[in-house]
Amino acid sequence: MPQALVCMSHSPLLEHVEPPADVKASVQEAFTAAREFVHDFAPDLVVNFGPDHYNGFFYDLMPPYCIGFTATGTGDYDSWAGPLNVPTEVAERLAQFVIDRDIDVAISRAMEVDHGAVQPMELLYGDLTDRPIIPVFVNSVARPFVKMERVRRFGAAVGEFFATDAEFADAKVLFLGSGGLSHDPPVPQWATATDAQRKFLTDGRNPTPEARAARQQRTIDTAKAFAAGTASVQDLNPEWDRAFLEICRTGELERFDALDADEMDAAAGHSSHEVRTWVSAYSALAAAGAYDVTYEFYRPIKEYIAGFAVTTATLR
Ligand SMILES: O=C(O)/C=C/c1cccc(O)c1O
Ligand SMILES: [Fe+2]
Repeated sequence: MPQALVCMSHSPLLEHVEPPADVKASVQEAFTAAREFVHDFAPDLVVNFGPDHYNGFFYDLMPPYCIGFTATGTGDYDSWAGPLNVPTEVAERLAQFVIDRDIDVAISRAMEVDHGAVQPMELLYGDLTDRPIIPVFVNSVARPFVKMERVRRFGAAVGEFFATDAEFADAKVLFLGSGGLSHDPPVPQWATATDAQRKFLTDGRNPTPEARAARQQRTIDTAKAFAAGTASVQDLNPEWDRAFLEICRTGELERFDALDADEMDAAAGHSSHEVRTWVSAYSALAAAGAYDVTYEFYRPIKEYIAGFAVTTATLR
């Protein structure tokens, strides 16, 4: 069993907003299940497909996907704020392999990763340096988006590298996907942004502590209002989320290709594009063979502004 997968939603609100006790307990149980899964699997390497929320990637240069050769956490929402343990030479070979498969992936020798990329690792290991990790950014908030088919092929190319590279013949690789499912948190959209927001979306690196605190408080206030039924936030869509999870379960990953960005916005919210990390991770696992989803948790949770899911999978 050389490869396995964990995909999970993230939310920066986990420590900031209190859902009802039974909801919180069920999420903690799901985290425990995922933690036990990765500790049993004991990966030698984690390939981390994560989005960004204008903390590391901005409109000054926005690639559809990017492989990090070294990386640092931005510390937003008290997330990981130090270096990651990236095996640079493996990341370099991975990027060359993907490019040789005609997928023009960007690379970064100084990637910055935010809560969306690091929260699963923090929940699973507590420490971003516990395992060697290759951070793979998948643009999930900033239009224009590449077609979902391209995301699937990108993930498959990443998976093919680990399925065929001699160095990894006996190594255990965990594909980790972070994000989704349906949700529409208050992250500005270029099309509707004010001039000040557009400046931030283009050039918002290293915010002042005051600017960062204000952004975080806005999200917390929105989550509380959403849960109380007083926020004008697009509703979660459990039906859409369950249909997405069903595709993950069946392994019929070409069905993801039908996901259209405009329809996703309308049905599942502007941050539902974070499922691109899941599409990448499931496609990476499937590149090594048929798989089984061994665990699935799902709950729409307004306090976290997320159709919240956790899944694990192993090769058959
Ligand atoms: O970046 C932010 O300010 C908010 C992000 C957010 C909020 C709710 C759910 C998520 O998945 C998020 O990333
Ligand atoms: Fe997010």
